[in-house]
Amino acid sequence: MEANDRDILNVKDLHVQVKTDEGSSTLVQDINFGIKKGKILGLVGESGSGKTVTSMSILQLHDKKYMDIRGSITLQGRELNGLENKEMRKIRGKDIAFIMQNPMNAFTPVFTIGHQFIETIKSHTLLNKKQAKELAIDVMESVNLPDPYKLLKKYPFQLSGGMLQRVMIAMAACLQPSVMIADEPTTALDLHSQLLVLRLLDKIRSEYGTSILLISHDLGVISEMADDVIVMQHGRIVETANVLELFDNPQHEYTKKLLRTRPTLYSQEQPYTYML
Ligand SMILES: Nc1ncnc2c1ncn2[C@@H]1O[C@H](COP(=O)(O)OP(=O)(O)OP(=O)(O)O)[C@@H](O)[C@H]1O
Repeated sequence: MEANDRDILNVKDLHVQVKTDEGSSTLVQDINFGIKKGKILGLVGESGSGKTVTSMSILQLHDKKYMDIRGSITLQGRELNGLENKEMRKIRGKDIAFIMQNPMNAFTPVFTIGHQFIETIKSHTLLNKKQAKELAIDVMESVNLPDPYKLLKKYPFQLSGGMLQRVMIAMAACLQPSVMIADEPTTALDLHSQLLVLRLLDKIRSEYGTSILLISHDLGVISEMADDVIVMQHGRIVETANVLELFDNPQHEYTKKLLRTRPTLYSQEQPYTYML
């Protein structure tokens, strides 16, 4: 799964260093991958392996005073690395959506969901308030969110974490981003909400052709959702493979260890699979 021209998102020779008083320290290096239209690329690795540093580099969210990002990151052929903040702000949210672990952080507590939904759409499109509301309701209906009119009137604290995450994803989908980066989108949720969020991501990929970078430490999630997988350890990619190959025939010792130590079906109180 080498990066090539047909990829929507391409990362080539990414190398990120943090500058400290004692000198520079490398956080990730030799990162190469691509994601094709409508595909899900899983990114796995233990805590501290460099998953978030990689996704923050794609979004150009590192503080450049302290971080040095080298290499190329292209979205549909356009170089993002080094792009001015003003330009990057237009791309974030619109062309690349970011779904974070805790959806509460994405909403302002004092405004209704509807207000925030509509403002987000208006800030990235030429739609007026009425049109933005119609689009919000259309998308919420198309991704099977129950009772969109009621949902739009609620405040963030009135929704469960799972529902808030689904609203967040629907909000991102309104702008039809070409890429969605979902960083541990189900980690904070109960099993039922996890299932609904994963179904929703899958629907968005098939409905809108969105390419998804799915970051997770949960191999159950990755095996159900991803087409291809990259495995990171100590800031490097140690294995890249199609999801079936990776699970059937892992090559790297670290991948084998990850697979050996994952919770297996019925090994715990609760079954550990996701039926999508
Ligand atoms: N702003 C920063 N300054 C210095 N070091 C950092 C910074 N951000 C991350 N790191 C370091 O970079 C390494 C990779 O961190 P990163 O957050 O990407 O790991 P991760 O794989 O996302 O882990 P987790 O699954 O826990 O989120 C870690 O050693 C971390 O301490």
